[in-house]
Amino acid sequence: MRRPKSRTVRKKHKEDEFQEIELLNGWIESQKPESGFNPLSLDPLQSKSPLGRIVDPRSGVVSFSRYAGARKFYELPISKRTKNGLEEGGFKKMTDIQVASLPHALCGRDILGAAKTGSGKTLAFVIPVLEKLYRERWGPEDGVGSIVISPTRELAGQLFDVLKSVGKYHNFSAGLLIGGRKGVDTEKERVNELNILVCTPGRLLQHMDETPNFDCSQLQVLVLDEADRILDIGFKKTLNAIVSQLPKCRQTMLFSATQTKSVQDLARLSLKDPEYLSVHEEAVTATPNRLQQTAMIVPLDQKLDMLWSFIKSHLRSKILVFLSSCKEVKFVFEAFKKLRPGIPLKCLHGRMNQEKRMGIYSQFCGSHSVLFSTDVASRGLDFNKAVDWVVQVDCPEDVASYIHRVGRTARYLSGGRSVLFLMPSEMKMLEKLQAAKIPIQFIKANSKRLQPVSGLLSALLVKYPDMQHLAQRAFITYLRSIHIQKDKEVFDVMKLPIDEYSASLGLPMTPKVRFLNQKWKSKMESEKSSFLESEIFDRENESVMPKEELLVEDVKDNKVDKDFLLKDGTQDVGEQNTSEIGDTMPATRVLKKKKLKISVHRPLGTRVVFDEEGNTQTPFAMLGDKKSGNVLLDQDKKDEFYKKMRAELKQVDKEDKLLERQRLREKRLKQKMKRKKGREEEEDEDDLSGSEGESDANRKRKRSKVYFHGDSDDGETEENKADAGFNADSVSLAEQEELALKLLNSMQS
Ligand SMILES: Nc1ncnc2c1ncn2[C@@H]1O[C@H](COP(=O)(O)OP(=O)(O)OP(=O)(O)O)[C@@H](O)[C@H]1O
Repeated sequence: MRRPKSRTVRKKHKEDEFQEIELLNGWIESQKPESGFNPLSLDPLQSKSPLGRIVDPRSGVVSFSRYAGARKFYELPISKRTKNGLEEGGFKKMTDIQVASLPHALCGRDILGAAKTGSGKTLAFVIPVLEKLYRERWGPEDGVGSIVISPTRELAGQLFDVLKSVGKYHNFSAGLLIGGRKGVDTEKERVNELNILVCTPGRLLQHMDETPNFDCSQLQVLVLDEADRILDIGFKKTLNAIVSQLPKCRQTMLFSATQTKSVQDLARLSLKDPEYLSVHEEAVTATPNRLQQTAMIVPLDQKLDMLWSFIKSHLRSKILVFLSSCKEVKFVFEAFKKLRPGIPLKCLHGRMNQEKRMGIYSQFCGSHSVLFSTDVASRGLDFNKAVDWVVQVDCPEDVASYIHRVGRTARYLSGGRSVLFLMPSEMKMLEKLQAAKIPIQFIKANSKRLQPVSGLLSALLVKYPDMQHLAQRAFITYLRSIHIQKDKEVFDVMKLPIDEYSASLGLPMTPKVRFLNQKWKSKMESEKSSFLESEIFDRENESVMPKEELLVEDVKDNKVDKDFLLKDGTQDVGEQNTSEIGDTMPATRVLKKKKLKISVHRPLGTRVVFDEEGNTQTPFAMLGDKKSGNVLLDQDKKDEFYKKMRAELKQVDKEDKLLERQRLREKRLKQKMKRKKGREEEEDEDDLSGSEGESDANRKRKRSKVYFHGDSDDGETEENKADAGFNADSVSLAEQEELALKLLNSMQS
């Protein structure tokens, strides 16, 4: 047991601390680098030159050593405590971003730091955070002095570990505030005593809103790691609310491998003349030099075959696989696990509970295995033992996202490899990556080594009915993820061979995709609107375009895609794919009958009759004796006429009622679907974002119902039943009339 320090020892420590702080302040102030200057351009210090405070023995003049341009941590004006923490962590030489940014950050300037992935940005802000509070003699009674915000919980956890390790000789209290953990009430009790908060935006705002007396008014330093992500639209409201509660007078540091320069973003954070330090801006490549990057064409329906083959041939590697949605991750993980590839499999996505997420993250840090993940693992994570391969099965949404994903390998001094699967319709992405200084090599997939897995998946889906549901959800969320992508040059859901894709997941039937249906319909309508409007809605006119012709027309439209693909130089795989596109007119898109619209303003119960000269006559005039000019009516004819009219009126009346019922039902259904669509979109958006915060709230929300047409009972929901009703109701008018007539006849007989 350590003996309590005596009062004198404590006093001595305090005095030493005070002197050190004085020295550090003097050193920092006197040797401040000029604003706008990049310390990397300075020569390193001579190894034997004196450091810190230098007193000229003859004149007694006090000066300080230069710290801008320092290449080693001990040459910096930082406390002994931090130096000890760094040394124990094995950190001696600084990386480029640390050399460039630390001198500016230590003198309290706002920083915009950009450097390649894995280049050591974390220490570039952790050190100034510790040093600022140390020099301010921050204590427990001073409350929150620094806040570090990260977009994901895993990254926040990792930053917290670095802070704990480098700051282990300091006396600050630090807390990790991330969503999804049960202990929010315990956090609330302690959060006011913490000096440094490492948090995700959602949880920080939760404390700002809910924790009594939570006070950040004394905040000294705010850090946004992966700043561009935190500043983007997904976190906009949360971040604005957080910043509105922080004092304006503070130091703010933003770091990312893909930094924002948007004046608007910077204004939102009230940065004061920030130092923009982009150490790799002049570099030939935007990604780490030791990273070997490849891309290959893989048609959508062969992605799983390719992934399976890849895993089977890399059983001794550590592989990180990116897919676009939680549902896809779940399905591929569960399915491949059942097929036992011979390497441990793991999965990580935003809808898992927090303990499990953290557990998976640390397990993957340790061993060789395959981790299927959404973009929740794409930023910042530094898996201890190097990742050998990053496999992007689904195309990243943009260049920045690609850079962050591949950045999970080849970190610091280690090497790594990555492969990107691109569909023929996504080839534009390759151009974009190459234009952004990413040295990506285009290779041809070796189809001979492809091990098809779709057959095995079909068998799995039969054996495990739950899997069918997962496959259906994966199918729909993937299509939705493509549908909602902003970059329409790369992502076009209408070009996807959806039937083949569905079959490749082992599904016996293509699930019904409502949003695709609507998109397809609106495409058809816009292209043929004038024709359709005059023809298809004209009930009286029998020359309505037959459905088959519509189908042929649409297939012809897809021929445009085919030409486009061939022009793009993707002949070998493209050819195969174009035929797929042509053939893949999803049943759900075309076979749905076009409802016939009937003008409700059509005059009912009145009939205008024309004579041979084209003059109008009253209906009864027909019954008159035209030859004699006598308009007296024949009684039999009159009776016959009335009978006929009664029948006609009844029929029309019946028809009206049917139409009215149908209209009301459609109206109700539309409202219901609108509500459901809202709920499902929320769920799927969360599903795709994979970021923290939202997932927690979403778990509380009701799971939205599914809309599939599968032959499994599992997929059959209320909505399906409503759908079935809807389809039954949308029988053609001719059928309705027939029905009405039958009813009428039965009434009369
Ligand atoms: N000066 C250093 N000396 C030795 N290792 C370092 C140094 N700085 C950082 N590292 C190591 O380099 C790795 C990457 O660092 P870090 O996670 O900070 O990179 P990053 O630039 O933040 O990456 P990303 O952009 O992906 O978030 C870590 O394992 C870290 O321990």
